[in-house]
Amino acid sequence: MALAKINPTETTAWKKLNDHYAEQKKQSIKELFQNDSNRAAKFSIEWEDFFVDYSKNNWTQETINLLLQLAEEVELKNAISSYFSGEKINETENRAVLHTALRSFSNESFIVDGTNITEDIQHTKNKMKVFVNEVLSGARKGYTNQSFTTVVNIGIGGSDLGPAMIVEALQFYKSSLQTHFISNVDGDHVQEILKKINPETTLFVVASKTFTTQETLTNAETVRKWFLQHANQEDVAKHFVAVSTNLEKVTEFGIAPDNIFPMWDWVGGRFSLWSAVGLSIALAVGFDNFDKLLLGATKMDSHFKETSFDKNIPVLLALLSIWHNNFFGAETEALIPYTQYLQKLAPYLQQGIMESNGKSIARNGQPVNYQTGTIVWGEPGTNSQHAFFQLIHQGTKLIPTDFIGFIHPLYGEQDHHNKLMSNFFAQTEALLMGKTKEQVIAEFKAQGKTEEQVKELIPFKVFEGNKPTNTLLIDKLTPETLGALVALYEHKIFVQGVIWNIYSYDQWGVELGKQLANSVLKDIESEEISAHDSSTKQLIKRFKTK
Ligand SMILES: O=P(O)(O)OC[C@H]1O[C@H](O)[C@H](O)[C@@H](O)[C@@H]1O
Repeated sequence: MALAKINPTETTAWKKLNDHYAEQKKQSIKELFQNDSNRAAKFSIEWEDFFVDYSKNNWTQETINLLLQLAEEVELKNAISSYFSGEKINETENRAVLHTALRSFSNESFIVDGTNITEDIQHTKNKMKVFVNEVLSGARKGYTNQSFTTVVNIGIGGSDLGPAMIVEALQFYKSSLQTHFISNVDGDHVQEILKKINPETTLFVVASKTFTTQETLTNAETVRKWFLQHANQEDVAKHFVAVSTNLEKVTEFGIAPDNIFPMWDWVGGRFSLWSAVGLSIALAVGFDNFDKLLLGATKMDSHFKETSFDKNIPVLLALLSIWHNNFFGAETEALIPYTQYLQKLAPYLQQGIMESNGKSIARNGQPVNYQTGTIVWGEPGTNSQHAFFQLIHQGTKLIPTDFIGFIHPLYGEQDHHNKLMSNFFAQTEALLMGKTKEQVIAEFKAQGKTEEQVKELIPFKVFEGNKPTNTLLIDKLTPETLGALVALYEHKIFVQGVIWNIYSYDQWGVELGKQLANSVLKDIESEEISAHDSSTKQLIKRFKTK
C-alpha cells in the first residue's frame, strides 16, 4: 500500500494541538515538574541498555495523546508496515526502502521485484566475512607479499559518513588495521592521506552506490595513479575493492569482478552502513563486531515495529520533535554526545535527517504549508559547553537538545567519567531550572557585592531555564548499543517524514548540485564561459585568469 497523502495540518489532531499549544506555552517545564512529583518516571522509558528520559520538555500527557492521535490520523501504523515489508515507499524513485532487511536476523524472506533479496544479503555478508577474515588474519596479502596494515575508504555522502562515524565511534574495538577516509574532491586532502600510507600494505575500498559520483571517481583515479607509481597494473586487483550497485562501471574502472561487493537500489545511500558499504567498518573492528552493530539495530527495529506508540522511543522522539518544530517554531535541534567517540554523530545524522526530510513538496505534489525538516547540529560535551552552549542557555532561539551519555567508560577512567557525566546531568538540569533572580541575589550577597553592583548585573545573570532536553542514558558504548542508537534516529526520520507528508527517501536537491558543478567544470576547462548570472561569471573568470 502506498503511503497516505494526508496534510497533517488538516487533521483534527493538528487543530486540537494548535489550541492546546496556546495553553501549554503559558506553563514552564519547571512548573510541570512542580505539579507532578511522578513526572520523571512517567515520561521515561527503559529499553534494553537504554534509558530515555523525555520529561524535561514542555509537553504533558494530553500533548502526547494529541500527537498520538495525529500519528493515527496520518496512518503511521500502515506506513510502518509498508516500510518494513518492502513496499516502494520511495515513490519518486520507484524503490523500496529496506535497509532494515540488511540487519534482520530472522528467517523472514524479503522479495523485491520478484527477487528473494534475503539470499543476496546473506551471500554478500558471507563474502564480506571471508574477505575481512582473510585480511585480518594476514592470509590475503599485498603485491609485495606483505599483510595489510591500512584501509582507505574512498567514498562520499552515504558512502563515507556512516563508515567514518562508526569507525571513529568504535575505536576501542579496533582490529589491527589503521583506517583513513578520503571523501572530498580536494586534492590537497588526498595528498595528505597518501603521505601517511604505504602502497604495499594498503587496501583501498572504493564505495559508491552509483559509481558515477564525480568526487569518488576522481579520488579513486588519483589514488590508483599514485599506486601505479609503485606497483604494476596487475597488482591493482590485490589492493582495490569496490562496493556498488553499478557492476558495469566498476569493471570499467578496472576493479576485478571478484573484488566487487554488491549493494542494491533498495538501500538509500544515507542508510547504507549496514550493507557492504560497511566493509571498512568490518575491516576496522572485525566482522563479529560489525555483526553486533547490525544486531543492535535490528533490536531497535523490533522495538519500533512492535511497541505501542505511547512507549515507542523513535515514535515519541519524532512526535516531540514535531511538537517543537511545528508548534513551538524551533528551527534546529542539537545533538550532544558526552563522549569524544561520537564526535561524528552529528555530521552523520545531518545527512540522514536533512537529506531525508529537507523537502517542501507534499506527497500529492503540492507545496507544503507548514515547516518540515529540522536542522540538526552538535558537538560532543563537554567541549560544546565551552563553545556554543551560551546561546542555548541565554540566546533568543529555542533549541531542543538531545543529550547522549554512557554510564560506564571504556577504559575504567572513573574519575574522568564522573566529571564528564556530572556535566552531562548538570547541563540538562540547568537548562530546565535556569537561575532565578533570588538565586542570583543570594549568590552576589555571598560574594560581598554592593547593592548597586547587584542591581546592575541581575538581568545578565538570570537564566530563564525552560529549555527542552531529552536524555539518552545508555549503559556502555558497544557495537550493539551504537547500532540501536543509529536505528533509533533512522526511525525518527521515517516517522517525521510520514507525518509531514513528504517523501523522505529521495534527494533531488543534491542531484541538481551535481549537474550544475559539471556544467561549471566545462566552463573552467574550456575557452568560453557559458551563460551564468553576472556574479558567477565574474568569479569563474577570476579563477581562470588569476
Ligand atoms: O554512493 P554514491 O552513489 O557515490 O553517492 C554518494 C552520495 O551522493 C549524493 O550526495 C547523494 O545525495 C547521497 O545520498 C549519496 O550518499
